[in-house]
Amino acid sequence: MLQVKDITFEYSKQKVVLNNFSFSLKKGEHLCVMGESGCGKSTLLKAIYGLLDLQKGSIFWEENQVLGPEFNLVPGFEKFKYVAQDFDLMPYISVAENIKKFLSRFYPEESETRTQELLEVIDMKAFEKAKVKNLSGGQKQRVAIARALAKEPDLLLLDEPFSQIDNFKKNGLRRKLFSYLKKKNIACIVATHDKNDALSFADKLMVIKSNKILTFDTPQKIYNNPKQKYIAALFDDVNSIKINGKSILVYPHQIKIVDKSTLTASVLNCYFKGSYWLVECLCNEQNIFLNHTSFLEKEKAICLEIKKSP
Ligand SMILES: Nc1ncnc2c1ncn2[C@@H]1O[C@H](COP(=O)(O)OP(=O)(O)OP(=O)(O)O)[C@@H](O)[C@H]1O
Repeated sequence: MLQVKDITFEYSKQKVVLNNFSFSLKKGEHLCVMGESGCGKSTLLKAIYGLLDLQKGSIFWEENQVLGPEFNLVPGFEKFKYVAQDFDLMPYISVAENIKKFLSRFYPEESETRTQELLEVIDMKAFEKAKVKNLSGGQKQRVAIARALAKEPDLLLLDEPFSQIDNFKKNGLRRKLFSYLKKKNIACIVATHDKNDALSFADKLMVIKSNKILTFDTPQKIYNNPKQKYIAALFDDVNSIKINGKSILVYPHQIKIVDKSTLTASVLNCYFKGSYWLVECLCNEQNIFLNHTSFLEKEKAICLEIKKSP
């Protein structure tokens, strides 16, 4: 189990980046960390990996304490692997050799089998002999993940792991990677801006705001009962609608167009989203977003109904 106990970290005296963070994560559990740019996601990952000297608090994996560079010649906790945003690969050797670098030279057969298994997970078999310098950003990102997995860490820390990978590849890769981690019982912490990483694959979700943990729970609970617009906005174009003097948070799919209601609106814009249209309308002097099955002309008068159940 990972135990982060009351940690505080600041890069300089004026600026606390992590303010009293405490949480735990079980072996094999998958945590997503979300929050606005600059809120401290990467810093949290670096602190957990042991790349930073904390001002306060402690981090433990089982009974072993993770210590920062002040205490370690080679920073980085040995049972963890961290894939940073700049992959740190060796450009002049092949994809397979990059992965093998982290495996034992004394067991060439096992090393080859493991490399093939990991090439399969990241869907890069066809590029096994290609030099890393000739790969695209997204391909390098996948090799970096495979390399981090080579020695089966207890905890994998991924910083924006699919940021350079196209949507087509991303979904398949996510499914393969996260089911592989579950099968091997490898815990994982992913810093991400992508709601799909959190909603479909995480056991727990942490949202950071203003250098503090705003919420830590299952993605379902956080999505269904967002405490603040800041949280709901991580998932969708959320509306904060005033009804009877009270503001409620409503996702676009929770608003329906009906034949008659007391809530009337006028269409401002309609955006094609593939399987539905996102309609922006003006309702009681507020801009509201809702999902609809067909295109609506600008200025069309509509009646709305809010269905708050998820
Ligand atoms: N090496 C550093 N020295 C000083 N300040 C830093 C350093 N690295 C990050 N920061 C600052 O710490 C804060 C948190 O940065 P961090 O990279 O952890 O944010 P983030 O949530 O990962 O952002 P993003 O989503 O944009 O990647 C930011 O204000 C950033 O400017």
